[in-house]
Amino acid sequence: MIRFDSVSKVFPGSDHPAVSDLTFEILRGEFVFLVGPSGSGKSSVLRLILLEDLPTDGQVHVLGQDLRRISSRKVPYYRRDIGMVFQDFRLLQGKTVAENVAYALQVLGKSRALIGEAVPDVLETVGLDGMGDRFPHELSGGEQQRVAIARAVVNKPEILLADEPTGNLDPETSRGIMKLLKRINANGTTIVMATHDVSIVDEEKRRVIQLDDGRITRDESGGVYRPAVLELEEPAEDLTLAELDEGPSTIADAMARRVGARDAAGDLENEVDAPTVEVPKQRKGRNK
Ligand SMILES: Nc1ncnc2c1ncn2[C@@H]1O[C@H](COP(=O)(O)OP(=O)(O)OP(=O)(O)O)[C@@H](O)[C@H]1O
Repeated sequence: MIRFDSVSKVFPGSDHPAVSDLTFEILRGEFVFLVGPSGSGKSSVLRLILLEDLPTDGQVHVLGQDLRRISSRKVPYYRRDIGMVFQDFRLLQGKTVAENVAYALQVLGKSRALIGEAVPDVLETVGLDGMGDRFPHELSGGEQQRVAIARAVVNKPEILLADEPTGNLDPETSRGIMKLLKRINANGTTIVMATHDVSIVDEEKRRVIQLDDGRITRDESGGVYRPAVLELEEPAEDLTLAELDEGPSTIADAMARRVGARDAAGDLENEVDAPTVEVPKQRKGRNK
């Protein structure tokens, strides 16, 4: 459904790639979290899928199409199958809830009759039944995000991309939005969600793709935001809190540094070959 083959993107005027050598595949119906520090490349991945940007190197295939081969005239048609929601909702402030959602269908040239049926249906789906005449400023953040989701899915897209959709919401409201996204996913829409929301990722235990400095450092099914170290040859107390607070690769590095340091001092010479730190397996070579 979505396939990246050795994809890199260097923005004009920058000497540092936003993403480097990304290879992964997302299958139809999956719900995938994209995690990683600010600037690690999550939004860039979503923009590449949405064909807002083209890669500098490598290939992106979405819905069976090589995105390099889609002419600019055909880009709007390609995007009909992809919904997008953002952290800041991006609603049209001068239009009502119903008009915001209807607008997404009007630009696609849908008939008045279809719009008249689809808009109340989707507002009911997102839990905004009877709120169609309100304006965005009369809604809470969670309600505004529901409108944005309604607008993104009213045309029943194959893929929904979400860029930190809970970033402006409190934990309880975020859970409600997550519940809605799960329902949309259960109805067959593939979802890719960039997020910093630790508790949501930890609660959901979905596939997690982690980016660090534009590279994939983890691709794990049933993952959490920051995976725990499952088994240490040395007791965990031996690591400082600062070390434990960092990710697993950093812990592995920290262990390696410590073992190396003690080897150098002669304390552990030949006793320890390598630190034994169990980290979740990366998903490689996924089949369609
Ligand atoms: N249009 C652009 N022009 C130049 N550099 C860009 C552009 N868009 C993104 N970048 C750079 O690419 C890198 C990745 O940015 P990106 O927005 O994809 O990260 P992110 O993981 O989504 O961050 P955040 O969590 O803060 O949204 C950053 O170094 C950023 O400065």
